[in-house]
Amino acid sequence: MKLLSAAQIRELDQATIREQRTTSTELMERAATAVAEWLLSHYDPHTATDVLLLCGPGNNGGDGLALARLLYYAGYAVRLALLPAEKYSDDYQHNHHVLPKIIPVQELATDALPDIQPTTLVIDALFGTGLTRPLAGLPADVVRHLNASHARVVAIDLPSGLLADAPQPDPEAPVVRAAHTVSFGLPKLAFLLPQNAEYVGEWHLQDIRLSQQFIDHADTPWHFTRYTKPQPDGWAAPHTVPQPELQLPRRNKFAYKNTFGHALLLAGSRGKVGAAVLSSGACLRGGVGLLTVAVPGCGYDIIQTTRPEAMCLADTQADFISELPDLKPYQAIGIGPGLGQEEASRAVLEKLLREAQVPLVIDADALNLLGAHRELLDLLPENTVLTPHLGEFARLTEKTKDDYHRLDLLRDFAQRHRCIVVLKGAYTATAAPDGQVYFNGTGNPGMGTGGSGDVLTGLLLALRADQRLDPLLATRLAVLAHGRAGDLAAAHTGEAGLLAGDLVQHIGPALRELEAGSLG
Ligand SMILES: NC(=O)C1=CN([C@@H]2O[C@H](COP(=O)(O)OP(=O)(O)OC[C@H]3O[C@@H](n4cnc5c(N)ncnc54)[C@H](O)[C@@H]3O)[C@@H](O)[C@H]2O)[C@@H](O)CC1
Ligand SMILES: Nc1ncnc2c1ncn2[C@@H]1O[C@H](COP(=O)(O)OP(=O)(O)O)[C@@H](O)[C@H]1O
Ligand SMILES: [K+]
Repeated sequence: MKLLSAAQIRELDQATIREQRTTSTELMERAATAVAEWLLSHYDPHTATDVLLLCGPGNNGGDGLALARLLYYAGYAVRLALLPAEKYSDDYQHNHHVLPKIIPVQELATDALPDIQPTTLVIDALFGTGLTRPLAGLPADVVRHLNASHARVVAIDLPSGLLADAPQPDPEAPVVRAAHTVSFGLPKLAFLLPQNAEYVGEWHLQDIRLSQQFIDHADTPWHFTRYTKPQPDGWAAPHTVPQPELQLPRRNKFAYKNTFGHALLLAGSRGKVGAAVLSSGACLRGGVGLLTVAVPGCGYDIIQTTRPEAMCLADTQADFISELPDLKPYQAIGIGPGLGQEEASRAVLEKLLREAQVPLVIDADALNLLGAHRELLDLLPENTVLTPHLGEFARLTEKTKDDYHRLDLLRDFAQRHRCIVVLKGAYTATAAPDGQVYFNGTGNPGMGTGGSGDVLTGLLLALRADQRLDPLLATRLAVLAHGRAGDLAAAHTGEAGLLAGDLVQHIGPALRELEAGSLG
């Protein structure tokens, strides 16, 4: 699904109103109803006995006023605190007018800030996508007062003070720290960046039937890969459950191992042969037709013992890789996990970049070697997949000012080198050579454990060897399935107990969920 800018979201609202022959007031009612439904399913009116709605002068505040009315009718004890302004939006005024008179209303002032107890449930409806400048004066005082209260905060659409699609111009200006942000239709870029996590909290999307036609035609480089578990829960009819946005084609009955390719993995050095074991396991579980693993001499027995399904080539050097095998048999080649950064291994990488005629996957120490020898970047064949984490990416580019700047560098790098860059982390961002960026939502913090990245490399290698998939689909599928394997594994081990090896065990079930027409 697409991520739109604040300006596009405003146009989307207008397009929805035109297309559905509705009114902005009706759309606001939908939005407020959607937030009320979310609140009803998360906070019981019997226990949330003090609900304070903070409202600004625009449509975000209008949402808050409409929500106050709906919550009052649903049995919540609500009170309102309103920001005074010279001008209020039309729909704000409408919802102010129809507010039940019994709801207590306070006008906010610097010397009349509302009472907020840690037990108060605060709804932040001060500002949404219409924020034009950093908070200062009274709004800033209100937000500081709120943040100091340690109350639970649910932000409508966007935590107030945060921009939907750009960094904060004034880092000193306050931003609401929400526990939850309930937004409409599409996620916002701001939700996906680590620097905003402390403000956004957990985010949730409520469908308010915004114009799909407008969304389909909107121009944006940012995308979020929606993932819906295909298996219906309970008694839901299978056809009512949406299919995943990305699908792995089913295996043809007469498919042969050539269809799924022969992959070569160059990995491991003394003390890091485990990386080769993990990566090769992931490649095998990823469905590769054949796998050959090239390791230093010290890794031969290990691979032959732990991965009997793979073939193994032992380097003449005992401790690191110094030789590039004959590349003819292979349909895809991966290099990097546990490789080390010996000069001989750098020379192997260079030779590989010069000679390879098939898809490449480059990770870990191979990325560090590219960072240390940037002239090698010019040799990257088109559609090579690079999988840096933040540290490895920093070595490939320049120091980043913030997460938005890093995204700019990411797009620029992928476009300049005509390659696919998978920037790993929570919401892994995959940049394509055309500058489009796809964020991934599967995965969990339990995956922040040694070897998780090696597993991704192996899985990616398998899907790049699969002759049925184009480079971008293979990469996005691998990232999605890797995170999904992490989620399936964590359901058994918990996040703290998750090991990279557990990811390997769950790749099969994760891929099965992604198979076209699958019900899991
Ligand atoms: N019909 C629609 O357009 C819909 C809008 N919706 C809501 O409307 C919001 C957007 O509404 P608006 O465009 O009115 O914008 P906002 O309500 O986010 O804020 C705009 C108001 O705040 C003022 N303002 C902006 N920055 C300020 C600052 N730093 N300090 C003080 N005042 C500041 C502006 O002058 C304006 O009065 C969305 O986030 C969403 O919550 C939803 O109701 C869905 C439908
Ligand atoms: N909080 C998180 N949420 C989702 N995925 C995560 C999270 N933390 C780490 N991961 C994933 O785990 C993997 C870690 O890779 P990497 O840092 O290269 O580990 P290693 O070098 O130990 O193999 C990446 O695919 C990353 O996206
Ligand atoms: K808000």
